[in-house]
Amino acid sequence: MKILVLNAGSSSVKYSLFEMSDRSVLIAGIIERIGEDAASHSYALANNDRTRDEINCRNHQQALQLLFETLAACRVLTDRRELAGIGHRVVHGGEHFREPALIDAQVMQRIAEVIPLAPLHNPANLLGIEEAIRQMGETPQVAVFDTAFHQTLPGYAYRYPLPEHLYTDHGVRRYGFHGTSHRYVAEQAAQYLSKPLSETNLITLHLGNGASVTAIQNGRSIDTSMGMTPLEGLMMGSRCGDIDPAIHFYLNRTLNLSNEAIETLLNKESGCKGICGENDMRAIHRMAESGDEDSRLALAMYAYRIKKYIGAYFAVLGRVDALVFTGGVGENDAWLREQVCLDMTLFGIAIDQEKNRKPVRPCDSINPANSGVAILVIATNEELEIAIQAMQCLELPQTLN
Ligand SMILES: Nc1ncnc2c1ncn2[C@@H]1O[C@H](COP(=O)(O)OP(=O)(O)O)[C@@H](O)[C@H]1O
Ligand SMILES: CC(=O)OP(=O)(O)O
Ligand SMILES: [Mg+2]
Repeated sequence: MKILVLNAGSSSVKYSLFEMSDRSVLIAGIIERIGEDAASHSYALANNDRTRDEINCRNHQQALQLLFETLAACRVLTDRRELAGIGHRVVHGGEHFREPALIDAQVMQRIAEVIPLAPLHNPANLLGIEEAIRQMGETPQVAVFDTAFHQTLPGYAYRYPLPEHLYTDHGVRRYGFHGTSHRYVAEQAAQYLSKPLSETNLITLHLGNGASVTAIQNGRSIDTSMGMTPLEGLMMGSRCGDIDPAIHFYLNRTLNLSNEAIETLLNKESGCKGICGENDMRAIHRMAESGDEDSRLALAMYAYRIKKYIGAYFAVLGRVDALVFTGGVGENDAWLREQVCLDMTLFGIAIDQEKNRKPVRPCDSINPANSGVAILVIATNEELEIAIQAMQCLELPQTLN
């Protein structure tokens, strides 16, 4: 049984086709820079054959056409009827969606309604859905929301100290994101620890281009660092994370920046990029090693801000079974993991340098045997989690071979 997973961004479409009987990836690819001159399509098949093509791709319609042509040409989907469903990543589900939803006109309407809460993400997700329906209307489609896992936050964690009507009339509250990833690594961590997820307390750190931390109590998200939008919380590649909201007025009044200019500045020109001109963590390390002081400052700030959240979430949870690192940075950056865990013996956190240098994929512990809190490095797999949730939503049997 095959499930296709789509993650449509404003200028890219990422996709993975799974054979769900053994959860293997038949093909995974990305079509990038849609609508620009130098669009590209790169994909890898199960045998690891990689292809990268420069392409002409004006819009999402052409991108999805190319995607289905590629599935047929690579013989991973010769008959479209083999496809049991399509799972879509949708970033914002507002308060309405606590679970994945079978897509129909009403679900699409609800995704559209929360566009004001996620103007940078939801319009692109919706475009992907609309196009997939146009091309594959006969295949059931499921929306899996980044926000859903965090719908268990208590009111005192999700409300902002703002006038009540902003919440009741306009939905201004904290929602949290990366829920699919936090949920997936929480399940993997509980399995690794041989504990039921419903009795497991975790702090999960998703550190990719976007980054967020979640406090998980008995398997449920009870607080998370991203807020109404994915801009709040940790310092990220190009997003500022937590800052004094009065900076916004200052930028407007003193520098005469428009709302749009400030939105771009805080989302695309801040974070690591704002501090040292670079948002890719590997490049930042290279610059720091060659003596660039701004890069060193960016790394120090990035680690420091993670550490502060870990302290806060220890206080919130009381007991923590494991600290989990995931995402491109969390999974690969041994230096960062070490910095974050430095001088935290008070919390029972200690790192085994040797294990930290090369954790075994997809899940490994990097703490010494005697430490109080497990420290785990877990490869996230948002696409697989979306495929599994799509299967559940479609009530398809989840039997593994
Ligand atoms: N070996 C590595 N060491 C440090 N950072 C890495 C390494 N490999 C990837 N990264 C970083 O991971 C980040 C991308 O994370 P990823 O989870 O792939 O992003 P996305 O949020 O787009 O899914 C980039 O900053 C990249 O530099
Ligand atoms: C919600 C979010 O921040 O997503 P990403 O990390 O993919 O940008
Ligand atoms: Mg990712």
